[in-house]
Amino acid sequence: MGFDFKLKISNAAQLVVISKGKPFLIGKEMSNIEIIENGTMIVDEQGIIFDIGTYWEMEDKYKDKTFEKVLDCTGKSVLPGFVDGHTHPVFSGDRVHEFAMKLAGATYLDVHKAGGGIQFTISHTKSSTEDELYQLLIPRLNRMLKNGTTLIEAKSGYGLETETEMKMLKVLDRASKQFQGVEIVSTYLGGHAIPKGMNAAEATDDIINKQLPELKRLRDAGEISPSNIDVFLEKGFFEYDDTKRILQAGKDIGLECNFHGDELSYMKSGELAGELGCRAISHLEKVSEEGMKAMASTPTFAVLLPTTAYILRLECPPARRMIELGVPVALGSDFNPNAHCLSMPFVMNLACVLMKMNMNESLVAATLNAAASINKSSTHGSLEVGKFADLVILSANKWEHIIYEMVDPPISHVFKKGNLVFSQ
Ligand SMILES: N=CN[C@@H](CCC(=O)O)C(=O)O
Ligand SMILES: [Zn+2]
Repeated sequence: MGFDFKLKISNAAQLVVISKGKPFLIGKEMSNIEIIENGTMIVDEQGIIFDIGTYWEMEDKYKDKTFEKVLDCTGKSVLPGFVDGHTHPVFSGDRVHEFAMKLAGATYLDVHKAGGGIQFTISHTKSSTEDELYQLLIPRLNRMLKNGTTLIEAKSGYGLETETEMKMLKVLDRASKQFQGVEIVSTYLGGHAIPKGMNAAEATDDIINKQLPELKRLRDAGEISPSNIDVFLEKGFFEYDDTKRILQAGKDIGLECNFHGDELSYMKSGELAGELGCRAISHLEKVSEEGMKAMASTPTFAVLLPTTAYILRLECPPARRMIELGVPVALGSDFNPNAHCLSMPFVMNLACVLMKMNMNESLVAATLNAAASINKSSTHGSLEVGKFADLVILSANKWEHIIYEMVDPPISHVFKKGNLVFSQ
């Protein structure tokens, strides 16, 4: 027998809409999220939110309708699935030994100069097959899902040459097609570091003349589906002019610019983003006032990664000043072998405690704004009619418990496009 609707989420103590009709929020708007008390949501067969309102309104309006599944959410809170704006989830080999080195006082650059860090992960990732990398990726996605993440930005970047970079993008494409719970927007990061035996100019030429043409060929053949191009703009990695050339070449083939900048040194990232019209910059621990102003006017999203500052004991990016200036702020876990974090609730907690964001701002940054940072906020990031029913159900009558109970918040269910993908 057919049903009228796929799902009814019934009588949630708090149904956290975030905001209605806005692609992202800036400034004081980030502190004003919309919540429906005793809320009910109706989801259609395609997994799209069909209607949303108070329990009483919905009971009356849909009294004659049938639902494939009804979930009584009395005493619970319902939030949009979290969007992780920055991850490096495809790699093999861990770097737990480097964690010990860093605890003993080594900096990120010390480890990198000693041939560890990104180079260590590259050597392991190069020698793994596509299938091995896929088998490593799936449990990571499942761990993200248990923590409420339903959409991620995911980068290549542990190859630095055509074959391995494309292998990583193929792994992401396969996961996009075969793994149901976490949707993936992929990013090409051939400019993550300078490969051994090359200088920055040679590496830049290799990206522009070899890697990007192959990326385009595979994308046109439907074998990979990158949306963004990324570069690590940093001293000793790619500097301003090379970064600009790479980003421009990516833009020329239809990729959006979403890059790492101003992490360890001030590199004029915000200024570059303004010049090129970039969608997002991640990190920004060392951003300048001019850079932030340029980002506010483009606008360019600031994807802030509190796990990096925490793990490397860096100064945090100036989140408060960004919000004050109207820069759209998003959050990411930065999941990678340096910052091994798969939990957006923990990221939101760090954003509050270390970067002085309030809980509403952190939630907006981890949902609607993170979705907008990867051009997905017309379909993801808030609980609005017409968007996908990507939902986190929390066994608490106030949504803030997702941040307050940082390491193990009481997530009871996660839905992706109206399908139950996790429960406990
Ligand atoms: N900073 C550059 N890239 C990553 C770290 C990658 C790695 O250390 O493997 C980041 O975003 O933190
Ligand atoms: Zn990164």
